[in-house]
Amino acid sequence: MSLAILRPVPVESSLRAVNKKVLSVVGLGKAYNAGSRVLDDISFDLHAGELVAVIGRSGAGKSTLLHTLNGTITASEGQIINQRDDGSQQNVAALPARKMRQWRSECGMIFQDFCLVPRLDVLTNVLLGRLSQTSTLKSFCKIFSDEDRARAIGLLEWLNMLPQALQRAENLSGGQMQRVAICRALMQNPKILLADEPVASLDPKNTRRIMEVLRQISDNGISVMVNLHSVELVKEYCTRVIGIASGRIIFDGHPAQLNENLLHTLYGEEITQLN
Ligand SMILES: Nc1ncnc2c1ncn2[C@@H]1O[C@H](COP(=O)(O)OP(=O)(O)OP(=O)(O)O)[C@@H](O)[C@H]1O
Repeated sequence: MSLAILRPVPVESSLRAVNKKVLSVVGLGKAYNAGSRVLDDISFDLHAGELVAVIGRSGAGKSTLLHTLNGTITASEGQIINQRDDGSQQNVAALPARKMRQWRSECGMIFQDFCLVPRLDVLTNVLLGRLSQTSTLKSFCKIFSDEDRARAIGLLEWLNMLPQALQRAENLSGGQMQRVAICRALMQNPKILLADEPVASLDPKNTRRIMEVLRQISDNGISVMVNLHSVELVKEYCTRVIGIASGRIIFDGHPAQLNENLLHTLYGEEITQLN
């Protein structure tokens, strides 16, 4: 099946070969309270089509990192450089609130608790992904273009959710909600997709289904960053892994390079709880 629905202008897979940089994170830091640093001097580049796992023990700073990249949490220091298609650069860590909306459409996020509107139907929930590009009044009145509706239906069909299109979101299973959340994020035409523990509450079958979907999304040139707790999934699906301990990157490389020593440094005694 053609996945051109993921981005109206599909990114050629050759982009992967040229390793096109889409984001540069430089010296990123976050302190919620004075004196306690949750992120400390985080620097890395993100490239088109990568599927990057972020791993580390509970409280390491993984969610804070993704939320800071997306702008839902404000960075305390450092830069998040958006490498735009026209060659220009933009530091999204210093964007005024009114411009943040545009960035969030380029950098979609799937939240741990899905963040669907329970009483709205599935199709409308997906269409709400267009919020950043549609006037507030139009989206409030649920006025979306035929093109948007066709795209939302295409995405739901791709994720086998079309039969539930008119059901209320509150009546879906966890795996179904996650697929709707993915469709909604893709409605924004993001070039980056951030997923905060997208498989945390799913059974093994749905876990694999979601990981396959994330792989297909990255295969289409969208950069995916995903917080995961399963090293097994990281090794099976991801092209790169960033390991965080106490808010600092202590590993950035290929999943095959994850060895016992590294995992012990990352997880300490929690290592026994990994699968
Ligand atoms: N809003 C907040 N105010 C103050 N401290 C916070 C806030 N959010 C997170 N923290 C703290 O920041 C640290 C990192 O939290 P974060 O949620 O980013 O970790 P995580 O690696 O995603 O953990 P988990 O795997 O358990 O989700 C933790 O010590 C947490 O208590």
